[in-house]
Amino acid sequence: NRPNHFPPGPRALPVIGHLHLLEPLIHHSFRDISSRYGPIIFLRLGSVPCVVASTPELAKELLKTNDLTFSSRQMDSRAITHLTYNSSFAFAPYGPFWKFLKKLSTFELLSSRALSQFHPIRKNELQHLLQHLLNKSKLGESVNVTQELLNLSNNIISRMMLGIRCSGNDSQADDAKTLAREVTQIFGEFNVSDLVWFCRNLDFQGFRKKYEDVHRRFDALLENIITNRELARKKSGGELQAEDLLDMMLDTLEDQNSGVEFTRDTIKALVLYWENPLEFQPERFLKSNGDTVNDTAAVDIRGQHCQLLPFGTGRRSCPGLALAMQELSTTLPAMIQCFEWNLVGPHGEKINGDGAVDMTERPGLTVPRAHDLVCAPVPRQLDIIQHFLIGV
Ligand code: HEM
Repeated sequence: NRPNHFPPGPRALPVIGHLHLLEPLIHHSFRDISSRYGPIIFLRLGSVPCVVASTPELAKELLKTNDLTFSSRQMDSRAITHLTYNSSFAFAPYGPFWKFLKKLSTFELLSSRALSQFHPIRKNELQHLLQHLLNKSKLGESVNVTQELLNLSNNIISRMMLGIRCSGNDSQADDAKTLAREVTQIFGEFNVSDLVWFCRNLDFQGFRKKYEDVHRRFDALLENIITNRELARKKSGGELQAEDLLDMMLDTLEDQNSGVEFTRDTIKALVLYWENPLEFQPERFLKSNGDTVNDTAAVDIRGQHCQLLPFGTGRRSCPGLALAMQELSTTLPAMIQCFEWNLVGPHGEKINGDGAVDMTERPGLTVPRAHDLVCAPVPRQLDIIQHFLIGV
């Protein structure tokens, strides 16, 4: 059932193809199949053909040398289309609409100018987090670090985008937080109807009902935020300076010379092949010149050498890299400089010793950890914390 020039792979079953070989942790299944059939394999996910490449050389071949050929995401998910107003940046096919959004995000929304403009928001949210950790430590309470970091990034992104916080005391913050979690969960879920053609109109997992409900609530929240902002802009008689990304996008909506269809829905939508891969060997990520590791080089997170690809590489690589790295390089050092972190077990008990952090994964778009990281923070030196709280 495979033309001769296709890469090797296991025998496919009629209709479902190789779906029966895939476990919920899909990257583990790809690794296991690749270890039997080689670094490039061909699979059929229901009726969707799929090639899995697992060496830096092959990744380079596909994502750099031939990146134009592979620059569209072959995703045909009804949930994603519905939830993203069929105008998603991340899932858009390569073409004029994607190019327009790429330009807008690179030169406007996530440009270095925009990132400096939003520096006060990031500083304020970090101070908020440190103050919260200090309060918890004074009470001798533990902190769900996974949840706190999620709140931090959700707050920063929603303040940059829409001028609202995702965690706080008002109901809008609550709605936004719940919806953000539900939307990303649906993105990571596996819908049989998308992959098996004769199930296309069936909804035996209740999936369609779920994503339509999430979409309805998401739309109502966004409509409310956009309408309020439009009213505020009207009231100010054009005096309101662009303060967040929503203002920038409303400016784009008003200026219809962009050459692509930019609608209200577009605004809403914007809202390795390693040896022993399971061993912790950070040196494998050192930037290399050809095959030789350069001692002074930093870890290559931009994926130039296709060895470590946290942000992808090529045309479709992540436009949020600069923002993510700015956040990471301030938040992590601040948390480590200000506090010692004692691991807390599932029953609230303090855990001593090394290597006790549970790194088990659960399925999801971002390879999330199965169990949240819970720790008890202990302040190192109060004057260091005060320094951060006053002037990060
Ligand atoms: C540590 C944080 C982050 C990681 C690890 C990450 C990772 C990724 C990865 C792996 C991709 C797919 C790349 C590919 O297909 O080659 C991606 C795409 C994308 N990311 Fe990120 N990302 C992060 C933060 C962000 C942030 C902060 C934003 C925006 C505020 C963002 C916006 C996007 C968008 C819009 C795409 C789709 C780009 C396209 O399809 O052309 N990401 N990201």
